[in-house]
Amino acid sequence: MTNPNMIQVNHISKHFGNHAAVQDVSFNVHQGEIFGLLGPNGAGKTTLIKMMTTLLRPDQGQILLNGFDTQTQSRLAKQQFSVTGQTAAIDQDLTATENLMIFGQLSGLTHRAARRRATELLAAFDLVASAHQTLATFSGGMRRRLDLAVSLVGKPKLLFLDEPTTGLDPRTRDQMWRVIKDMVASGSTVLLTTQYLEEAAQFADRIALIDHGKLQAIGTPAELGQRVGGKQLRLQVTAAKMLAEAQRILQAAIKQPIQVGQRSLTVALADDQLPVCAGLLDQLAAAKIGVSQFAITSPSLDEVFFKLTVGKN
Ligand SMILES: Nc1ncnc2c1ncn2[C@@H]1O[C@H](COP(=O)(O)OP(=O)(O)OP(=O)(O)O)[C@@H](O)[C@H]1O
Repeated sequence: MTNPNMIQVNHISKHFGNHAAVQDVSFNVHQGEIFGLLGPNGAGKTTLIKMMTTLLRPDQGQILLNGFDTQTQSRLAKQQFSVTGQTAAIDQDLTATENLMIFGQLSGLTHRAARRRATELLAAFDLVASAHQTLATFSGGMRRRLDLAVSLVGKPKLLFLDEPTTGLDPRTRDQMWRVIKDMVASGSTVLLTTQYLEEAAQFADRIALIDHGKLQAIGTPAELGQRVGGKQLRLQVTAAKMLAEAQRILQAAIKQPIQVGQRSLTVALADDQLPVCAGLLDQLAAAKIGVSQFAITSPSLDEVFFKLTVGKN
């Protein structure tokens, strides 16, 4: 059974004592998506993941994984996903290959298929040279790679990754992302949390911003960018005496309030005004106005994050 929504979170709430960790959160994750859950420390991301992966029971609401209810059909719901953070279940005295093979056989692969899968995963995570070392000799980054490799053994339809790249060096982060994107290309759905906003902006198809247990915003990185004001045009002239004429030309083309600096002009741009910008450069040149900067910028996800979340502290 497949479902266009791999995850359906409907009006979920969770309290710890009097503290509302998650409050009436609803969202869907579509099949084949990389979906990012973002929020400041203590926002409720881990609590949400724990409820989605059946480790915690919500006080209210319903979660469906590939159509199966995590509370009333928990056995079937559990069969739909894999989750990272199983390092505790990995045996320190066994080698990387042996660990992967055990998990492969536990997930129903034959001995031969488990060996083949272990070989594939060791190659994907650049662990071939360490394949026969015991885990006790592994560095933190190697462990994290093996942890993700273990969670991919059974080629899960749905993968939960709680901060998969935190603390990893840039090369290892790239490796992680390559494997995650390969998983998605072969049909898996990924929900992840990350502290790295630029990573979420680059890799996630959609992002949900959580703060104080509540869903603050949801959308593609570009849609979230629009929430804090959309694109801007910034124009800088080579000499301050040209500014007034440049302002007149800009104002005639774009009828929005202009922010005037010493040598710069900044104005908000609607998407349909982008073609106007090309003509503007010609008009400025015709008026012999020297331009030292002409840039169209989108708000970064950092700006979105700071604008839409207030954090705990
Ligand atoms: N078992 C628990 N008992 C009591 N309070 C808890 C428990 N687990 C989480 N909380 C509280 O619920 C809130 C949400 O915590 P959660 O771990 O889900 O946040 P998070 O967004 O994952 O944060 P971080 O980015 O720091 O990991 C926090 O205020 C936290 O202190």
